[in-house]
Amino acid sequence: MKSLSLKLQGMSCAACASTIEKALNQTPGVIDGQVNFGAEQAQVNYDPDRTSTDAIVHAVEAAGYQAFPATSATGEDELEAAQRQAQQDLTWRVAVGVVASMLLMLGMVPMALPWHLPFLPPWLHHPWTQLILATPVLVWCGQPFFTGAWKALKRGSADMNSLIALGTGAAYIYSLFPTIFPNWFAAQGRPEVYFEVSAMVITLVLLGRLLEHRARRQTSAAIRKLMGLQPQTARVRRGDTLDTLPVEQVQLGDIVLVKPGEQIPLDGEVVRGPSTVDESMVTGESIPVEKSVGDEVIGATLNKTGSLQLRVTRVGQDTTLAQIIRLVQQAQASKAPIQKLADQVTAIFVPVVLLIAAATCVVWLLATGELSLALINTVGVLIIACPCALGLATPTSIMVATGKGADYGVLFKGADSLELAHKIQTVVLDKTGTLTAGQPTVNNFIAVEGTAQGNEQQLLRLAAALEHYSEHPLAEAVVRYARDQGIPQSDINALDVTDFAAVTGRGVTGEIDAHAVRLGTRDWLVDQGLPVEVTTKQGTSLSAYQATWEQAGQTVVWLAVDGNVVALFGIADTLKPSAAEAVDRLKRLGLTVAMLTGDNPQTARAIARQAHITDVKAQVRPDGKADAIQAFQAKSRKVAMVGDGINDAPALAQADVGMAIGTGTDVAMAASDITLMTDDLHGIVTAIRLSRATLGNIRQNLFFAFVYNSLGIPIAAGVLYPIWGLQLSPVLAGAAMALSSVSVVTNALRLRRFQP
Ligand SMILES: Nc1ncnc2c1ncn2[C@@H]1O[C@H](COP(=O)(O)OP(=O)(O)OP(=O)(O)O)[C@@H](O)[C@H]1O
Ligand SMILES: [Cu+]
Ligand SMILES: [Mg+2]
Repeated sequence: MKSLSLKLQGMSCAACASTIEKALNQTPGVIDGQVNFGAEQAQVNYDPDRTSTDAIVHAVEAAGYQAFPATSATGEDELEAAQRQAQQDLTWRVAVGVVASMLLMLGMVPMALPWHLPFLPPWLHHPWTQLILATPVLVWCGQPFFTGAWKALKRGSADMNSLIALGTGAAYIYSLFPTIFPNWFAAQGRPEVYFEVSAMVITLVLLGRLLEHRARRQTSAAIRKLMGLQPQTARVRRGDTLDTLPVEQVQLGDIVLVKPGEQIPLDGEVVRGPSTVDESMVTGESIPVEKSVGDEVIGATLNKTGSLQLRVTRVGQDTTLAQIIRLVQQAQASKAPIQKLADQVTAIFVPVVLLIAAATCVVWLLATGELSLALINTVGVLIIACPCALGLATPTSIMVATGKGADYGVLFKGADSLELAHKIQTVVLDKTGTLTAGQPTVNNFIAVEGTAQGNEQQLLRLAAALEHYSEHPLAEAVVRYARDQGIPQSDINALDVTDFAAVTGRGVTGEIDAHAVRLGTRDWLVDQGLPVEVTTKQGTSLSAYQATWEQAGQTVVWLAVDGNVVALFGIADTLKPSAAEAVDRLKRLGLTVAMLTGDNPQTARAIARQAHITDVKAQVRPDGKADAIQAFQAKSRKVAMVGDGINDAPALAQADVGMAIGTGTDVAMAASDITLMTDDLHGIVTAIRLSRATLGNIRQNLFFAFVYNSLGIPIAAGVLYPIWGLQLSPVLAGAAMALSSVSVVTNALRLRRFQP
């Protein structure tokens, strides 16, 4: 199965979205297709053996819309061109509409005003002049509405095009009669024509669409910015030659040179450095990062001070930037749960409005006996009823917010996680790698037998040889310590380890030179029946060492050889500089903060104290972390889990919102709902605050849209007429509807001012 994102062009309302959805799902080979009206995107899963991108694009075109593959650069260009063209076309229609409508209005002025205006020729008011002015507006400017309505009718449905076509068409056709048979209508006492109504409504609605179009293009500015970050060329060294190649031709393992001030073309590992790199465009972190040999660098970031050589580790669709773009696009195209309500309302809206319109017509006709009055109110209802603002309310805010998140290095996987994050009450943080830097170092080492006869060296050699096989951060610390104590790496490698076993959350064992070596927690050794009440040659018990070190926030690892405890390691990991401040900020947002760790309670509490956390769950096995999250949820709290992504995966999945912190690796992105691109814990605060701001924004939008429709329809239907004689002219209805969409989009764009 492959998935495909399509950019769509030509949709005018939510009904168009369902038409495209249907067309996609009827295409052979398409497994499922989802269309998001607000984001103007489709997300398609398909079987590459049975269909192709071309065939899918074709299916959308056959349904009467345009589609462009979202990830390809050419697709982006074509989309740009199509959007520009659509906008130009719209501008022309609006221009013609405005001129004609102005003239029509001028013709109406003498009717509305009591005095005589000599500069207005009386023929401007003549029905035939009005007919001649209104016809091009209706036929040409209004053509998109009429074709749209016709398409809907052929499907046996109705959409906002139908409402506008019906409204303006009815006013126009009705007006034809007094124009052609003036005498008969004059005898009835109502010779008025309403050509200006249909022309102005069409012009206003088109104007609204034009403004909305322009505003909506700004909502995808973030994606365009990300795409623009992609460097075009790379300086590649192959053999002795140095070539400047387009990035598409660079292969995995190529050596790339980057001069100071240049953009790093692709993800890679530094093979010659050092330098500092500005990663703010990807991580949102503005302080440049030191990079030396062995460090990973991200494509599209900026090399600052030194010359770098790197070995390319990811190309094409696998690069961090490509993944970010894909993630943001998918998030923008996904539907937020809150949108379902709006969708449901929109779905039943048009039929309901048609019924209300019919009722309005009948009631007015019966009550007043005047066809023209009944007609004008009905037209008003049809025009004001358009639910287009409702359809835009949620997706535009989501678009802007996900883009904004990417700006600050916070990647939301979907609109649902963006929505959920505002409900979070408890934030659970993993210790190692999340609160701490994840680079533990051995601060203390004590051997029971002391340093006699190189005993210490021998023990370190055994410990390092065993830990060499473990990928645990503590293991790396032990190996590094042994090397720092003068044990060459070759010595460590030379030792043969058999029967190696790593027990998660406890430690490691193995056979070295016929010695059974074991490294891990005290409890584990106790469980294995090893005596742990051991005293050093100086006469201090190991337990005393353990207690002191743990008080200082160190993790104590016990070393046993052939069933005897022989040494202790005290391993410290430093708290991230941002930890305590970020925790304080979370608390100020009204959240409770807890820590979850596999480490022992004393060490955990010492670290937690530094980070201003009081709620600590320690000695939790990796498989128990998900249960711990469930325990929080059982207290009916919405829980966010923040972890470094790989061993915390079950807990991240169990939490209502899982946040992976640190790098943008595939695994981390897959397991979490939100990926924080920096190590910095402030990203958690940004994510939650952005979610709250977005939800607030969506609620405002929905309120605008609902209020506008639910107040507008009864007023247009004339319920206020018997009371205050108040009536909503269809022209005002058209203006109001244009304004409502524009105000919703403008309000959504306010989110661009969000600051973390
Ligand atoms: N390879 C190892 N070498 C030595 N000790 C180990 C090893 N693996 C696990 N341990 C012991 O088991 C304990 C729990 O390990 P675990 O990986 O579950 O949590 P952690 O990394 O300490 O903390 P966190 O849960 O915050 O990431 C460690 O604190 C350590 O004492
Ligand atoms: Cu509308
Ligand atoms: Mg861990």
